[in-house]
Amino acid sequence: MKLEVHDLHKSFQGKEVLHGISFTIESGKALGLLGRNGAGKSTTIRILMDVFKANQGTLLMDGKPFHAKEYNIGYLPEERGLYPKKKVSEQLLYLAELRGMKKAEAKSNLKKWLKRLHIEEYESSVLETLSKGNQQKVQLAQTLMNDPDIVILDEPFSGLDPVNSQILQEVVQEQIQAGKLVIFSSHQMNYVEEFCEDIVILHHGNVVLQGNLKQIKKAFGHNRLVLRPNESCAGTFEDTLKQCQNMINLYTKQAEDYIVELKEGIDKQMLFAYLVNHHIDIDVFKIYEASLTDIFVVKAGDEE
Ligand SMILES: Nc1ncnc2c1ncn2[C@@H]1O[C@H](COP(=O)(O)OP(=O)(O)OP(=O)(O)O)[C@@H](O)[C@H]1O
Repeated sequence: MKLEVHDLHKSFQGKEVLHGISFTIESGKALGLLGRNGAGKSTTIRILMDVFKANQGTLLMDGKPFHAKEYNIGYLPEERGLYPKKKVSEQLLYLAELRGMKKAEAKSNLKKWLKRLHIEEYESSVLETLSKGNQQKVQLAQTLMNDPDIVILDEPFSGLDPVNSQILQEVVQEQIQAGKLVIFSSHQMNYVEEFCEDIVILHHGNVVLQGNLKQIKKAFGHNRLVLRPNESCAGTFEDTLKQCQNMINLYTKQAEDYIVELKEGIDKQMLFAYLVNHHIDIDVFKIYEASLTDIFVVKAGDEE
């Protein structure tokens, strides 16, 4: 499946908050939808889910108009939407059947997911008596119980302790590997880096960066290199670097790695050849990859 979002515009009370959002997402991948508070992530997701109508723009699935109701979608909304006063099993079974699942299958899927998320002991508990993290896991069970083809997770890790985060990480990875189309919105960059092949960064309702995360990171660090000398050269390496200041602008040290920035017009092969000619044994010589946090701060960090 391939979902294409074209030129989405959305206004609330005459104020436009999405100014023409476009991106594409394919099944078997996770798309990280990123942006600061108020950037427009939830609004975009709600348009996908048909909670809001866009003022302009098109949604296409495999080239045909996309309507959420025609697909099996598991949506974990940012504002959690279960009934606090009802029993866990009661409401999960009700919602699964509402989404078209047969009672017997719903019952067995309920057991499977409660067990998978380590909350089977709360099957007959009233939701509001569970801790925040366990309520979050119940909501996740509800999201995945119907074996959706499209999984939309808005801040799924909020409120989870490290052990539960680990369980959820495994579950998200399984969903991606099972060929689901996964949209993942989060402020937690470590999780985005973990799961998402592609990212979209929204800023004030515009897409400011999108594409393959690995390529974006490479492009960000295109003139920066990570060098790690072999232990045998540790004593002479810094002096050798200082001698090639016609090739590099600066270097910083991170543990046993040196981050160097090549000067304009200098090819990395030239630096490599120089080091080899000066008998430096290099264990690591690679393009520096910026972290997603570095990239996010540059792209979405400015104030209005
Ligand atoms: N129902 C609404 N009525 C009016 N304005 C809204 C409504 N929903 C969202 N907005 C506005 O749209 C803009 C985008 O909000 P949105 O919730 O999509 O941002 P977000 O990126 O999901 O933020 P966060 O990370 O804080 O959840 C904000 O300025 C918000 O105030």
